[in-house]
Amino acid sequence: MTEKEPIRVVVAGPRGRMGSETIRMIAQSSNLTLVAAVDHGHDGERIEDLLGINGLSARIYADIDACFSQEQPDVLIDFTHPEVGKRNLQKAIDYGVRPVIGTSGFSNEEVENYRNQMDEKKLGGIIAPNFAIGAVLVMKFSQMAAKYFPDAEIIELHHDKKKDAPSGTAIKTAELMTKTRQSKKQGAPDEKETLAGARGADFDGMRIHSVRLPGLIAHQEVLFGGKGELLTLRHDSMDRTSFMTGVHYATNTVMNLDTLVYGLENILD
Ligand SMILES: NC(=O)C1=CN([C@@H]2O[C@H](COP(=O)(O)OP(=O)(O)OC[C@H]3O[C@@H](n4cnc5c(N)ncnc54)[C@H](O)[C@@H]3O)[C@@H](O)[C@H]2O)C=CC1
Ligand SMILES: O=C(O)C1=N[C@H](C(=O)O)C[C@H](O)C1
Repeated sequence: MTEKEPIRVVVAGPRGRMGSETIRMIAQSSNLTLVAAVDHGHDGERIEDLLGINGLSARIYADIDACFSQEQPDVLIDFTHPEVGKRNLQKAIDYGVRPVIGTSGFSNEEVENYRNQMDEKKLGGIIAPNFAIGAVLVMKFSQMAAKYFPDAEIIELHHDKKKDAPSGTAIKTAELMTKTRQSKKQGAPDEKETLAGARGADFDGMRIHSVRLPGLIAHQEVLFGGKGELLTLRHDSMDRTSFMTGVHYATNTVMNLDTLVYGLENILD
């Protein structure tokens, strides 16, 4: 029996909180091999020198075109910044590299555009607002609950280095809830904010609140209110290893896909 070749992976954003955790995960995996990383500096340096992880001789590229044409990876894993993630995803499509995108900030229209291009090439990939299994379950349970509890508010809580608000997870949760929730403007019809922003962001009449504090990692609560009852769904990522099972699973799964999937829930059994 022949051994399966390892999946050749490039990581974009290697110095970041998620990119460095992903590299540690790949270093411990038996079926993934890190062939390079893409950063906006440090061109030509070795990943082990940059991150202090022994045994990773793969190099860093500042130019993603050079990286893809020289290294010919199977998969790009991207944890960068919204605008960079979009550019990198487009490059991956152009070079036929399967994208695994964790970076937040993709609209439905953008996902559709990338999916059309990938369908033409029969290229598999995923954009997942959250790779933690528990967070995905909260999204699914919220979709179920919103049918019975149209009055809901989402509170997402993150570390104070996070650039975007609300989180990609909160937006995806709200999008899934609109599939079952009757559209409705919540709160008193004549409510007034005496301090701008007090009621949070408006998503189809439902409110999303973003908390940013040192000490937090990634957390979300979805509150559902009904007559005389309150349902609370909550997930806490206490550590960034919480995302790695999902990232590893997605990296394996995109090898057998021929389209772009939006959300980890769509590839879980
Ligand atoms: N889908 C998921 O499960 C998760 C998604 N995220 C998302 O991932 C993204 C990154 O999050 P963090 O790692 O916390 O951010 P971070 O700020 O720690 O890391 C981002 C990295 O991207 C690098 N970068 C910037 N421009 C670049 C370029 N042109 N090429 C390559 N690298 C570039 C930066 O130097 C930085 O090291 C965010 O959008 C965040 O919302 C974060 C956690 C989980
Ligand atoms: O920036 C983060 O940290 C996270 N970003 C993602 C998001 O915007 O939802 C996923 C997770 O919440 C952590």
